[in-house]
Amino acid sequence: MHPPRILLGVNIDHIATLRQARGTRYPDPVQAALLAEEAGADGITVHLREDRRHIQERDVRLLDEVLTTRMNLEMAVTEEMLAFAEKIRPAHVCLVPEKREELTTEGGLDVVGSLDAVVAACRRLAVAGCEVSLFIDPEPAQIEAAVTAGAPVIELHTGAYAEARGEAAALEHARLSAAVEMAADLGLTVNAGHGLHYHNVEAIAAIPGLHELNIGHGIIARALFVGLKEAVAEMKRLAIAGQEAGLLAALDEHDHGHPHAAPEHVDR
Ligand SMILES: CC(=O)[C@@H](O)[C@H](O)COP(=O)(O)O
Ligand SMILES: NCC(=O)COP(=O)(O)O
Repeated sequence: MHPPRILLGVNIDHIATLRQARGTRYPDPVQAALLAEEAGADGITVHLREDRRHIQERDVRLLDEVLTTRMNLEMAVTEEMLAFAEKIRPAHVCLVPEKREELTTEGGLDVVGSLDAVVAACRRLAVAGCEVSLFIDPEPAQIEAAVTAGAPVIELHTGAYAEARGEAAALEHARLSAAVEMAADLGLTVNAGHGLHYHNVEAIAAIPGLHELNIGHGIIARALFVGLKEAVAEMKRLAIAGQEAGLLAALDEHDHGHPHAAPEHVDR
């Protein structure tokens, strides 16, 4: 049986980064979200950071009114953010770690080390009707803790894979594949994202069992040259092609005991 087609969530944070750089009204992340939806995005992801460096609360409120797909609100596990999410009640909330001074999200949420706070957050968000996802590193202990916390979904942080080269990239890919398999066996829905772009996405999409990829920086960067709709459509084509190639590889391995070549990481 063919598994469901892999989904693409488009992260529009960096449209807002450009706006905030000058304090203008443009470019508008809401306009970007609507274009991304027209181009085939299956959902829109925004990260409301505590320092508000890109997405603002107003953006989240407007998106909540206009999206025809669904919003995935990324946020830290803080009282301020939980209270905000309870008001907006987005379809999905992804709990992420945050450091004020970081350039970008450096690692996954330490669910093991902050279990009580994560359990409480998952409960509050579930009562508000949000499907909760935990943004974690591909580590067995964190996956088990996500199950204990009662989160139905995890998003595996692909940043270490995206930054690795050569043998190290192959090791990170293997770590991600094992994590997807383990999490899916435990009944979790498994998403992945961070640092994915046009040259590494196929190898990740080829991992059997992935539900959705969340991609932002790479798409917005490409959009500068080809336009947002083309950038989203191209990423979606690559994700689906990667998934198809992964399925072929798995079938070959099942039928002949050796895998058909799955898409490989390309160093860039
Ligand atoms: C959690 C995550 O991976 C994304 O939301 C990412 O953090 C967005 O970009 P910035 O890290 O630049 O805010
Ligand atoms: N959760 C990952 C995400 O939303 C997008 O991350 P990136 O593609 O901007 O690195």
